Order: sequence, then C-alpha cells, then structure tokens
Amino acid sequence: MMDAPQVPTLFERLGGIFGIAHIIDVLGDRLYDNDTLNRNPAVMRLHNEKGRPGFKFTLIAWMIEQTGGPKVYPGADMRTAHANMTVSDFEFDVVLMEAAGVLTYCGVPQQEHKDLMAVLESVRDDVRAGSKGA
Ligand code: HEM
Repeated sequence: MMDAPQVPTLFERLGGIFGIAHIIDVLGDRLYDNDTLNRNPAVMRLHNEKGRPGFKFTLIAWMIEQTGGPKVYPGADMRTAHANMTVSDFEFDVVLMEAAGVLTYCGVPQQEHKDLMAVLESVRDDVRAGSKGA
C-alpha cells in the first residue's frame, strides 16, 4: 500500500530553525524597541532583568515548537508566562501588526503568513487571561 503523502509542517514551510531565527531576529528587535509596548511596566522589567538575546531566544524556541518543529522551548506556557501582568487587546494587536509587517519584509509567502498569524492569534486568550478589563 502507498504511504499517504507527507504534508510539510508550518515549521518546515517557514524554513525550519534558520527561517524562524531570521524572522525573530527582525521581529524581536521591532518588539524590543517598540515604544508602545515599552510603556507597559512588565515589558520594561523583562528587558531590564533579562535582556535582548534571551528575549529573542525564547521567542525563537517557542515559535519552533508551536509550528510543529522539535520540542525545544524551555519556558512557561503562555497563560502562566503572562499571568502576573496586564496585557491589553491593543497591546496584543500591536504585536500582531509588527509580526504581519515583518513576515512580508522577510518574504514569507502568503499561505505561511496566514498560518503563522493564526498561531499567534490562537494564544490571545491565554496571554490576556491574567488581565481584567484592560
Ligand atoms: C503573540 C503574542 C505573544 C507571544 C507569542 C508571547 C510569547 C512570550 C514568551 C515565549 C515568553 C517567555 C516565557 C518564559 O520564558 O517562560 C513571554 C514572556 C513575556 N511576555 Fe509575551 N508573548 C506575547 C504577547 C505579549 C504581550 C502583548 C505582552 C505585553 C505587552 C507580553 C509581555 C511579556 C512579558 C512582560 C514577559 C516576561 C514574563 C516574565 O518572565 O516575567 N507578551 N512572552
């Protein structure tokens, strides 16, 4: 019997570890230097205590895992990670807007763009779970 054709994961379609590292190298800077997000005291605390390289590393590892790549993310789940801070819907939208711009900047094709934006949107409720009415 013929094996069913293998559907490549989003991880593979984005170019694997190197494709994702490239996206986050650009997106990580855009988020780290974003004056709107940096008005949130929790974000400034993260920057001051942990710094840019670790910020990028955790995002790269998270995205590798979430897109179907190897299990390399060492951090907390999104609900736990954002539990002790206020994250507004507007701030979440700012992250999505920056992501959308960077995906076009990095030449990510339309289908992969759509699929990765859906992955990001899927964690909105968990990221915002600790925020009441923000
Ligand atoms: C798609 C949206 C988002 C994703 C995928 C995401 C992803 C992550 C990841 C992977 C971590 C690391 C957790 C760990 O190391 O255990 C983290 C931590 C953090 N995120 Fe997000 N995040 C998102 C949205 C936001 C937004 C909108 C804000 C605030 C404006 C925010 C603020 C923070 C802060 C302050 C931390 C540090 C928590 C700590 O260790 O004290 N995140 N996020």
